[in-house]
Amino acid sequence: MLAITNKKHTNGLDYLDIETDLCKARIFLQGAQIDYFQPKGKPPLLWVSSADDYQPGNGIRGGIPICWPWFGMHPNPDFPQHGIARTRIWTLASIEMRAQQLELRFELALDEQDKRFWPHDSRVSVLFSLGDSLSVSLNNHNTGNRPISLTQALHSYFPIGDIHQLRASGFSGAKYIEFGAGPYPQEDDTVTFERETDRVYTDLGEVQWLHTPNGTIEVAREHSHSAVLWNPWIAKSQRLSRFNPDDYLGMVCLEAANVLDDGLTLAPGESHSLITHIRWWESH
Ligand SMILES: O=P(O)(O)OC[C@H]1O[C@@H](O)[C@H](O)[C@@H](O)[C@@H]1O
Repeated sequence: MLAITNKKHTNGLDYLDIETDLCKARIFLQGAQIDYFQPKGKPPLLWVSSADDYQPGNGIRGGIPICWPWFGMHPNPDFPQHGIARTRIWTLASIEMRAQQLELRFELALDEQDKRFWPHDSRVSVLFSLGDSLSVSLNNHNTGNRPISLTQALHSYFPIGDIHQLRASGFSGAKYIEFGAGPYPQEDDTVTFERETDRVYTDLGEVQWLHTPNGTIEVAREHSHSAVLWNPWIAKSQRLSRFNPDDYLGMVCLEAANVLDDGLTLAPGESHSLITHIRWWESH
């Protein structure tokens, strides 16, 4: 089966409700933000805060916000954190079925206002590939005649059941910066959570795993040596917008990125795709 329905949230945001033989998904045009993905017969793979009321103009607190064309704070303090893409309306450009994977491509056309933030000749698009796993590819192409530099992330929120029982693995050999300090070498392969965690990893291997009480989520990356691992813990949860004070107990963000020395510089005519693959891991 294949059903793709255009719907409007009560607060006005347009989204696509999607069902295939292999999964159910929901993608908002604002931010090209997927906030729901569930392979059939398995639990959902993305987390969203019940405090989010899906207001136009705000990124949704969950799913996969797209941070582009910068990650984190911009040197100009008047520019929004994590770039502009997550609050802009994207256009659905194509729908294709390949084998049993449904592919949906969205494009972002920047207007004159946006050019204040990003005065470059470039094209950005995102391709979702939906099957019994989820792949997201954020594609940049330099259409101008000067090099352009950017940072970006697929800011994925995962449902992890209980932060006190979560073990995140696949981190050995990397290094990280946290709260402006570091880089620290990551000696253990596994990370556990006992406090606010906000690490920007570099030199990171291609696959990490989130071992939760409900199963293991595998998060793989292509064309990326960096990722962000984030849980706001108690105090920051109380300050965060569209977030319940105890939400930190049930989520973690593991974000495929191109940041720090893994940031991009694209020569004229050059393209790049940041890709993440997300699935419930099954041992064979
Ligand atoms: O509240 P925002 O802008 O969605 O950001 C959420 C978090 O995003 C993470 O990626 C950052 O590392 C955190 O420092 C930040 O708090």
